[in-house]
Amino acid sequence: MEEFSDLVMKTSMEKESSIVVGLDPIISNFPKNLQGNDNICKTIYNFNKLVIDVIHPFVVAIKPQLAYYEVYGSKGILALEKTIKYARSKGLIIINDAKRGDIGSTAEAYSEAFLGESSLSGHAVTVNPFLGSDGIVPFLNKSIDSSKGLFVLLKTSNPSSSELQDLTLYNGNKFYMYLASLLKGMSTSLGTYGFSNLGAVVGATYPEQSKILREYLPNTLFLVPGYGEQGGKLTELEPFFNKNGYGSLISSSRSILYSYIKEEPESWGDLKMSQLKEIIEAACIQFKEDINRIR
Ligand SMILES: O=C(O)c1cc(=O)[nH]c(=O)n1[C@@H]1O[C@H](COP(=O)(O)O)[C@@H](O)[C@H]1O
Repeated sequence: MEEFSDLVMKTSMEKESSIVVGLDPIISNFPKNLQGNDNICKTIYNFNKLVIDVIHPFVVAIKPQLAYYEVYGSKGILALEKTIKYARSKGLIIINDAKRGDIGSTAEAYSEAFLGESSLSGHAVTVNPFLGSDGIVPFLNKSIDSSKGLFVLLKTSNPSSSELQDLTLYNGNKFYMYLASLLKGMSTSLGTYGFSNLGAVVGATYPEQSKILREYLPNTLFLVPGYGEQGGKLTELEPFFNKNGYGSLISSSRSILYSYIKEEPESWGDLKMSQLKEIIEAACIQFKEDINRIR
């Protein structure tokens, strides 16, 4: 089986793209005719399917955030399973944004769920490193067995990420740099394109830190959320990429999914499917082209 990092690189080169669209379904943001009735699973799946149909030629991967599905219990999970299956049929890479992390044995179960053969499993998963290597190594081992990937939260995009991640240690280093050194030590063998299957999450809202981290972790793929709605700016994304223009996947969710709300502020609730598709497609193409201009 092809290594995750190679799959990302090959897809990125073939599609001339470094973007990911997050599938974060917020039903109150759907136009009226897509809000459906009581069938939550169908409502979410139909919206995701519409989005996948228009974005799949332009994106490297989709990134469903689990909370938006878990909030509806089993119906939401079913919608996610169906979405994953459909995305696979379109040849898309799936990064499950699950942000899991627990003691070793539980982390093993999580890694099985997201990197194994389960119906929720995609090509990669996001991992919360708060429990230390006990919470990361099981994912790493599973990624070695399955050739799949993981993205460990390193410097997250949210404003309060500095509370813990920027703490200054006894030697003057920031905590996120210490975590970066742990990840560097864990990094597995590299794929054909020089990247490891062990990636990291670095927020688009922290370009200065990204510059340091990009230099320190040249073989680590960065998943970069926080562009658009959270304030990450296009002009500040250059340091996330290496000199060849690779190494980062810039991710955006709301700015693409709900682009029609900004585009048609008065009438978005009444838009037809065809209009919706046109607006989402245009937003996705613009996103891809913008990123290509700076990488
Ligand atoms: O792991 C993530 O994807 C993630 C990490 C991070 O540091 N910040 C962050 O916003 N995310 C996720 O990325 C998505 C951002 O959504 P938008 O702000 O709408 O683009 C959400 O699903 C977040 O949960």
